[in-house]
Amino acid sequence: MHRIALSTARAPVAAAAAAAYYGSRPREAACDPQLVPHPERHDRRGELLFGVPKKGRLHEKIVGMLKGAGLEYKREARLDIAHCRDLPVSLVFLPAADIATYVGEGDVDMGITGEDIIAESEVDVIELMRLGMGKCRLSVQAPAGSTQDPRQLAGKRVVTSFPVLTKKYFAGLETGAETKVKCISGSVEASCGLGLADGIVDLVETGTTMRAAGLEEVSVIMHTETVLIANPHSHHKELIELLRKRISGFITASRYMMVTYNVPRHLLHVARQITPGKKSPSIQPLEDEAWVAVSALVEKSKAATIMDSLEAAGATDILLSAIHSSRMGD
Ligand SMILES: Nc1ncnc2c1ncn2[C@@H]1O[C@H](COP(=O)(O)OP(=O)(O)OP(=O)(O)O)[C@@H](O)[C@H]1O
Ligand SMILES: O=P(O)(O)OC[C@H]1O[C@H](OP(=O)(O)OP(=O)(O)O)[C@H](O)[C@@H]1O
Repeated sequence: MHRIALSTARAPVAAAAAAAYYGSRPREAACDPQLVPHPERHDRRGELLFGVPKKGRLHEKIVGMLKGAGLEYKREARLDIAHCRDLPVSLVFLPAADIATYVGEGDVDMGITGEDIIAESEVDVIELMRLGMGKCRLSVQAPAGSTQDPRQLAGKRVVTSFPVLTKKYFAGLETGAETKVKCISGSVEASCGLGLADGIVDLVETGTTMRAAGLEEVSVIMHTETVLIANPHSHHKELIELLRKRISGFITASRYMMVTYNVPRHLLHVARQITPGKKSPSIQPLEDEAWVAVSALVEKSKAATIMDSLEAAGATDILLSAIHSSRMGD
């Protein structure tokens, strides 16, 4: 567990949650002064609020992951909140860039977002787990051939969607004038070509966007990945831990597959070396005493090679199956 920066108050996400809640009730109920949404409403219902990116590159993967972790919910069209069926959890669909702020300073108990956004938002959240997706880096970029030294951009015009991190980075390089950092919301890579910037700070994964815009990487500010975060002031510590374990179980399961095969007993020592399993393989005797059945976890990325090796070692009836979830420990 890793703690990031500092925090304070609670913000009214619960109002949105409550609005959605009353939206599904008769109109009179929504107008009843006794039932006017207020920040405590959600606490009273006792539900954990879980912030999920509402669109963009992280959305589909995260929704798939939450379903794989057993969070069953139905999201009504146009509603940004969905109540889970079997757990006192509501998913709140928010812009990825705002989730860290809601978790650090609002009523949202947990969330999923990038480490870049957490750093930019300067909030106090608990990083529970890396999710192995959204891996990229935040880099200083400049028109190809113009400079290889970020100090040459200090004091000049730099455009970005990460003004806090950009200002901090260039503040450490400035010897004279302050860098003129301008914030725009997207397509930052266009800003040098359109005469707005001398350099930019933007995310790079494959480098395709950067190169297509005629830019090159000058320096890396930070590496980032998508993470599961929690509000340090949440009252739902046990539920947070339950969800963390479920998500961790799903992620581990998605990295492994189960291989089962039969092998002559006298060749078992060879097969065991090929499939040592996570702790050890499970071995069952067969009717024919000369044979045993083996099952073992294998990494998905190595499964095909392992099957080739097992066959070459004399194993037969080799089957590979997917694992949908797990509790294996971290
Ligand atoms: N090219 C990329 N490769 C990997 N991860 C990325 C990439 N671009 C962005 N991310 C991660 O996804 C997060 C959200 O990205 P971003 O704010 O660009 O949203 P988006 O998915 O493009 O949707 P939107 O349409 O709202 O801009 C980033 O903060 C970063 O952590
Ligand atoms: O190195 P690459 O693989 O090309 O990825 C990097 C691009 O991905 C992100 O943009 P996105 O596609 O989210 O669009 P945006 O510029 O509108 O945010 C990021 O802002 C870069 O522009």
